[in-house]
Amino acid sequence: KKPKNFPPGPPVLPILGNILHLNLQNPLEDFEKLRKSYGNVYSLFLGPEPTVVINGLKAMKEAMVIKAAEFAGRPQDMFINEVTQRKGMAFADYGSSWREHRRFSLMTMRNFGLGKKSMEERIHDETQYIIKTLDKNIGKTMSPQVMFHNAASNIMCQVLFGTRYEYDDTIIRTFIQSVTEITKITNGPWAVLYSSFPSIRKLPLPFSKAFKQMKHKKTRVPGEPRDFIDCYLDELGKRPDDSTFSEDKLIFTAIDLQFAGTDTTSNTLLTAFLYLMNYPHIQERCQQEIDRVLEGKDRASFDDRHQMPYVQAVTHEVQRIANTVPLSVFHSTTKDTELMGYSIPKGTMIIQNLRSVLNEEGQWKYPHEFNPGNFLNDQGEFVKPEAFMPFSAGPRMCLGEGLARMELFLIMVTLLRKFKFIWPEDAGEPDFTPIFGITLTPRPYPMKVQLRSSQ
Ligand code: HEM
Repeated sequence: KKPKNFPPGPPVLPILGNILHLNLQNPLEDFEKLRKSYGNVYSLFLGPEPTVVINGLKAMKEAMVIKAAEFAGRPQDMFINEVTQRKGMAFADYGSSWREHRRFSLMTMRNFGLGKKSMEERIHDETQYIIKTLDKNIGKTMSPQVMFHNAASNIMCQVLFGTRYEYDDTIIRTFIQSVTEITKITNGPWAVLYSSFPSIRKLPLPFSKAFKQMKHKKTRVPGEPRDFIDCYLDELGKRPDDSTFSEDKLIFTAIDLQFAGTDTTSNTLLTAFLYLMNYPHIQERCQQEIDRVLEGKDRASFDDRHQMPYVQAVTHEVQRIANTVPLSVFHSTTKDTELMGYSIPKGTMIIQNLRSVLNEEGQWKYPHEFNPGNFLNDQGEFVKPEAFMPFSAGPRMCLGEGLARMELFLIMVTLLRKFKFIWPEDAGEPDFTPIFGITLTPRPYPMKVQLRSSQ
């Protein structure tokens, strides 16, 4: 039954709710149609579960930023909660365990160089392996998918465990296959809840190896942490027995971070190169700016972005168009609340349609085309519109934003400086429509690599 003054929505069928209103393969177009019929805040029943879908900057801000805590819960009756035994962070409800783990993770990653030089070094080190792979493929056509997944995964492994894996390592290959599989079978909000996650159980995650190596943690020197795991173990030692910290929570928090940080970053990189190959004038303009700013320098630093308004505009435009986490991670209300005049009871599932903000008419100069002009003013300076929300907003906002932005900038700049990326003549028309899942994945595509003649 619809609660009183609940947001409007399509007629609800018994048991099925509104499932038939949504295309199981990809509900994003249906979400858009429903927005046109019912407005920026509408309701849906995913089976018996009352759900509110939030669209557009105004409603999104009211919920996530102004009401913040009231919309910062996570549904707790999903399959994922069983799988993570309610011990992780990303799916934990709004409360002390989530808050303390989030704060700790942010602080640790920052001290570890998230946003600082040492993190840059880790990204540069991993980029050298990408370069090695590309060097082997000069003049050839290759598929960049596994390479970018590996790189993103390794950067997270470095932060968490102080380890990386060779690109042909069987463990990392199986991990990447599983992540890709999950993205493929995670086809709709209900599948997010049920069908996809059993496969998580059988994942031979890099952690299984890393945790076996936790014996390597016997080599740790308390107070001299080498990575996230060491930091957590140090912290665990300091906290009282009844604290929210435990070894189990460490494992699930690490899994959350590894998952959240791999597919997101690699799919964004894949989107970047898909577009850069098909908009060669944009690629060239980036290269001109990079050559100019980095002249005489060995390599780029994250600070160089301030001298590269065009490249900044391109990296942001890539994120806008990639719309990598289109429905964010589902939220739930933590108390009875209101949004845009409607009443929403405590415990209602909330879906943020981030795409509706990232391509909202009235917020962007070119909402429906790939155009770095969306982030440039008349003087050619970089500007970031408020509707740039690929990381969501409010207390649950992506905690890897700093790391992700640094990765995208440094990897793109370093590769564009050295290589030219070409859409192969025999590749036909590019298909820009991504595969739907928790993250949007570009369809596999070929890439031709050349060394830049000017280098
Ligand atoms: C381009 C890359 C990325 C994008 C687009 C992205 C996007 C998002 C989005 C939309 C959310 C949901 C926020 C919400 O519920 O309101 C999220 C959550 C999260 N992200 Fe990211 N993310 C990226 C990279 C990363 C990286 C590199 C890490 C790891 C360091 C990470 C860690 C997390 C975590 C732990 C959460 C859950 C936060 C919480 O529940 O409090 N993400 N991300």
